[in-house]
Amino acid sequence: MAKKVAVLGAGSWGSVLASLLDENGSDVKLWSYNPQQVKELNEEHTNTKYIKNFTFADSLVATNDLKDAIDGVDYILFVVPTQVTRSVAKQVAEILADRNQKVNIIHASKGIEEKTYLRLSQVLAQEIDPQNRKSISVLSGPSQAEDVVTHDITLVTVASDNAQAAEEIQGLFMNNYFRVYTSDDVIGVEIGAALKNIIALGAGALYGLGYKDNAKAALMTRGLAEISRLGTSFGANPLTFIGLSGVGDIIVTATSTNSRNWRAGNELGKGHSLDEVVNNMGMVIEGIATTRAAYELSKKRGVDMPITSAIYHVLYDNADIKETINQLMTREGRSEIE
Ligand SMILES: NC(=O)C1=CN([C@@H]2O[C@H](COP(=O)(O)OP(=O)(O)OC[C@H]3O[C@@H](n4cnc5c(N)ncnc54)[C@H](OP(=O)(O)O)[C@@H]3O)[C@@H](O)[C@H]2O)C=CC1
Ligand SMILES: O=C(CO)COP(=O)(O)O
Repeated sequence: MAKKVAVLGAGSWGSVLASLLDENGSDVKLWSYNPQQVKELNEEHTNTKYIKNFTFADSLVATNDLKDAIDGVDYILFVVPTQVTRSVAKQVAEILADRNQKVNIIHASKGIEEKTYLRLSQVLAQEIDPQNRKSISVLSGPSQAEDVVTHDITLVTVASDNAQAAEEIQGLFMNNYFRVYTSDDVIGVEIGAALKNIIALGAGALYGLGYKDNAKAALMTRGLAEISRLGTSFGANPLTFIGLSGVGDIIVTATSTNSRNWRAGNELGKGHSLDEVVNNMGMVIEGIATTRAAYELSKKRGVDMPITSAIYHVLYDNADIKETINQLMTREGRSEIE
């Protein structure tokens, strides 16, 4: 029997994942808090603000009603921006508790919550009562929505606290263009996914400033080194960072001109202000909030993260980008592997 899935968040990624699940034969409801967007999805079968030049199948149903969206579902997939995940989870938790409903929770968002410094599986675990959830999993990897919707070959990972749930979710999403691996390293997958956006901002900025391929490779490699330093300090498996949600996602996000984070960095590199960049994007740029969360976290935990720190000062202290790059380049020499 078809599995029932609620996809919460009808932006670029939520609508494309809902479309993929619908295509795979699941019974999908796509929830958006925006009634206009629900109307467009149900009547025109488009989502023009987020996914250009694409018509969704008639079978994909959108709803504005969260109670309706999660009624009787096997899975709830959260794909709203990181910083609003807790508020959506609170609403979901209340409905599930009232109905005594128990579901599998998945999220596909990439970020660290500001102020609490929590990963999203931790946020979801705090908000949704264990009596109402069977498992919490994260789906992540190099997967630009714009490429998935055109069926580009895409490989991702599902990491879970529950091996059986991970395998079920793998089966739910897999098809001939979307291949899913399982993992038990929730910490590593979530940290890799969240922090690669910081490196994508930096890569965009370097490009905007006119730096070339050597600079990009340097940033991506040393960026990954500091991400894995922070991740392993929390107990992540170091091998996760050379996998899809580590190096894989850095490659796509720090090189794709579709990436919102790369594009934001590029605009900053060209001299636009952060306010201008955010206002013009109209979609979430996760790396901005996550840079602050990761910077503060690195200070708290005593983990050396020079690139994150440099990008933090550019974003939040108005530091000059060229001068910041100069400071990074003239740091005392050190051994590559420490
Ligand atoms: N886009 C991609 O290719 C990929 C994105 N991701 C991750 O998925 C997550 C979502 O990204 P993406 O889809 O790109 O983001 P978008 O900006 O495209 O969409 C976000 C959606 O969330 C909605 N939203 C905003 N605030 C709230 C709220 N308080 N309650 C409910 N809904 C809200 C937005 O509505 P509105 O705009 O109307 O306010 C919009 O529909 C991010 O964490 C991102 O890193 C992961 C892999 C690929
Ligand atoms: O995470 C992504 C691809 O894996 C999407 O990144 P952006 O949000 O920068 O577009």
